[in-house]
Amino acid sequence: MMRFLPQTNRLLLPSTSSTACGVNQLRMTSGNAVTSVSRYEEAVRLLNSLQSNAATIKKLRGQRENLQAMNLPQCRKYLESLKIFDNDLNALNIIHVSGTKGKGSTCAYAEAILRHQGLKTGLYTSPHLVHVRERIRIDGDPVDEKTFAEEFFHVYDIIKKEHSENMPAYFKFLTLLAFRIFIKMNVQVVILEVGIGGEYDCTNVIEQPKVCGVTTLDYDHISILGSKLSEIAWHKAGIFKKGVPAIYSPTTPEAEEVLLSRAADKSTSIYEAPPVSAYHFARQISPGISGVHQFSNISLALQLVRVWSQKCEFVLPGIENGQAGKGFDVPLWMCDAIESCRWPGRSQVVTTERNITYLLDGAHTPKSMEACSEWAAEEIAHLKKEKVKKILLFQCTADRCPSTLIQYLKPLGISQIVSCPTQLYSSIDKSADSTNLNASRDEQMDKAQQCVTSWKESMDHKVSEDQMKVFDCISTAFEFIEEQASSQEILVIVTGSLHLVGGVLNLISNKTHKKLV
Ligand SMILES: Nc1ncnc2c1ncn2[C@@H]1O[C@H](COP(=O)(O)OP(=O)(O)OP(=O)(O)O)[C@@H](O)[C@H]1O
Ligand SMILES: [Mg+2]
Ligand SMILES: [Mg+2]
Repeated sequence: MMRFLPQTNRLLLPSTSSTACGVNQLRMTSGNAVTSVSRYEEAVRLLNSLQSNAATIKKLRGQRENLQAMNLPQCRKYLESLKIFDNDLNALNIIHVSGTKGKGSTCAYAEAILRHQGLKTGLYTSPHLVHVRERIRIDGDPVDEKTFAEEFFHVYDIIKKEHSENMPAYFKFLTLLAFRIFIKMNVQVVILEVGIGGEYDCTNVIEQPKVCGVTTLDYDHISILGSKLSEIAWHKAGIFKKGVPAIYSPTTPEAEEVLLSRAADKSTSIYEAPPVSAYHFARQISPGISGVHQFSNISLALQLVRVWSQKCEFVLPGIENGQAGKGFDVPLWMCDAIESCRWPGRSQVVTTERNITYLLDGAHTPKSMEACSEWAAEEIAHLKKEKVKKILLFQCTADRCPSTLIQYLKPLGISQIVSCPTQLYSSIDKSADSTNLNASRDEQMDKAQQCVTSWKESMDHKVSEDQMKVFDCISTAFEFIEEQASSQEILVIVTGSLHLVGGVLNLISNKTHKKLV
């Protein structure tokens, strides 16, 4: 059968040469030698300077609605300055994914499947675990430092020149940078994860994606999106576009009603993703991201790639055209792709030495914490670690409530809880990829204290002080935990925050020299 590649478009703008703004001078070292590494570090430092710190976030809280509504008009202005036009974005053949839980996993599955067919893919996700470059992937790999730095300065210099009084914040900047890199790299498909919500999210600046997906809905970012699932659904459905099909993972009747009515308002045809049992897999598979909850992400990803292939007239071998929302035969190559998918920090098991096993999962909402607990229980049984000492390294950030989340972990037989701010080291390095200025240290120390207290309160038996430990950063907590393995075998469950999981993966990688992310 004939195969058409989706149009791969566009006039590419050459990278601008350095402009006269001060930033470039900073980058010069003596003798004009500018190494790509130092440029990269400088890029990350400047990028971090766009983060709002805790105090600013507090100050702006009252104006949140105004600011939200300004997001997209601002993005359009920046894109104009960058000479990125609607046509350029439309030609990226975008799969746009919103939802509360499973966005990243769903995107990772869709990307793995399409890459398996030789397509050049772009993947934009958030947050990152160790390196900010993880958020912008080309053919499944984080964009390299050299390209990141080059394109960063292209975007930064133009925006600084034209909008110095009104610089985009961190996520907005990264979204612009991702578009620039995807266009420059001539990718054939982009899988685009929404940051927060959908309606006002900067990724929603795109006008014509090929297909939209909404993953599992749950309670998160409630101070921004609302505290009812129907309100949350309203924001998520904000990515629907006229004439662009949308698929959603099963949800509650109230939330579904909102999704359907917003779809009708926008003339979007909408379908519910079927249960995974509706598909016929060519062989038994062991999906690349474990946990039963991943099946709904797999089903959504399968639906998204099929609709995408039909809209782009790109033939996926062995896949019959058919109605969206229905199961289908999944050929061998697609089973391979689902198995090959890697998405670190989600249901990940790492053994650093004989005596230590880490179970890491970035759950941070009620539903995902429940899913994490089920997965961890299964894994403990599978690894025969029921009798091993279990330590929980836990922190929850922003407006999330420790006592709501921690109760799901009760069945795991944890005998010690450790908490800390999600900062890697106690001193802040502003050029580090892991720097997060959004929450103040004091707030995070308070949260850590709340976490251990909530755990104590959730226990039916007495808990002693040495079973509850708070440290000032991830590395000291990590050292404390690892030391215990000198006298006994331990199993460490790390969850509550992807930043925490990322920090621990970073430390384990340094210790073992293994590439984990
Ligand atoms: N369908 C699902 N149902 C419940 N929990 C899920 C589901 N998919 C993923 N999770 C949980 O959510 C966590 C984050 O997964 P993933 O990165 O895929 O989601 P996300 O929507 O991108 O999250 P984030 O809000 O961090 O961007 C995982 O560690 C896992 O615990
Ligand atoms: Mg989220
Ligand atoms: Mg994500």
